[in-house]
Amino acid sequence: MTTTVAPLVEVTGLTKRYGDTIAVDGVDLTVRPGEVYGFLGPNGAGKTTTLRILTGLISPSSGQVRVLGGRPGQSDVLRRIGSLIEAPAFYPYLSGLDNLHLLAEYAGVPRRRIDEVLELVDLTSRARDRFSTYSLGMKQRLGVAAALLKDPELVILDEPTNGLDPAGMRDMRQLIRELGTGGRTVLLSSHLLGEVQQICDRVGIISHGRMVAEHDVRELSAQQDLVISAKPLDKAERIIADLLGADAVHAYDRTLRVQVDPARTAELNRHLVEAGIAVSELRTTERALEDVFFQLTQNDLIQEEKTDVG
Ligand SMILES: Nc1ncnc2c1ncn2[C@@H]1O[C@H](COP(=O)(O)OP(=O)(O)OP(=O)(O)O)[C@@H](O)[C@H]1O
Repeated sequence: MTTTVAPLVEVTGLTKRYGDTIAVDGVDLTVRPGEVYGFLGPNGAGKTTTLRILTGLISPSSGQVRVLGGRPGQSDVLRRIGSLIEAPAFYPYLSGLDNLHLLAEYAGVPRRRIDEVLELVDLTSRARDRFSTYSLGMKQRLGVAAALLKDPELVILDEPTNGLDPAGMRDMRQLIRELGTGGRTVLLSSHLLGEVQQICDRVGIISHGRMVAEHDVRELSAQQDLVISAKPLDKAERIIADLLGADAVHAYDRTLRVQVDPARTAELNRHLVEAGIAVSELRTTERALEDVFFQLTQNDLIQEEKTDVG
């Protein structure tokens, strides 16, 4: 059965300018119900700005934005969103529990929901301790608990693992995965490729304010690249580019990554050897998001430099 379900977030041509700085430059973004969507990009790429627009904290310079079928910042939309953008503000001398009580009262959320969210973020045993005694990971988890109080349909988390130690990161990732399994939709930003690959269903890659790719993470992992170590590498790259097209090959970490049907591996090898290239390694590898990311963002940089010169 095919059902068409309206996206929870629909962004088209979103642009945000700060004076001469273009923080977000024509971004298109679609988040579907029930998915964990990773908004991936290096620092300064425009992730926080986009998420702030989605939650109505700032307004866009131009573009169309629909969140949960309405405008960002609209009160009935806000009621259905839980977000953690920038460090959560809690009273340091109050316990985690009392901090949540205050927020719950303010939002008109029943008290029993507090126990549920504390359980969800695994803070029940420390709930009565002062917030100031919490580790960074616990503070961040309390932030997620606060975001979940209203039992939101859409959870928006800006760099939720930022600054956490490895154990804190692991706990947070597990928590996000759990959130994503219950039919809830999660939109998170991250600059960590592996993280997004581990916990997200789909990923949008942003660089210099522009969306450079959107991928289904599982499909991406199913693709394979051929990794070739050869000398001289630049000559090998030219030969492969002549054979398969320039887009099919790129140099990465002193190897060549080639997008080719694995059935053509032997043929490729023969071409290289006949051209006097010493091939020391030829293997297939899962096409890591990392390769795609670097390829795309590097191309983006190169294109920008060219534009600047022109
Ligand atoms: N209020 C502001 N005034 C001026 N420039 C801003 C403002 N907010 C963001 N910017 C600029 O917009 C660009 C994108 O910033 P943004 O914070 O959205 O990126 P990011 O991808 O979230 O990166 P980070 O993870 O480092 O926050 C940056 O060049 C930033 O300096």
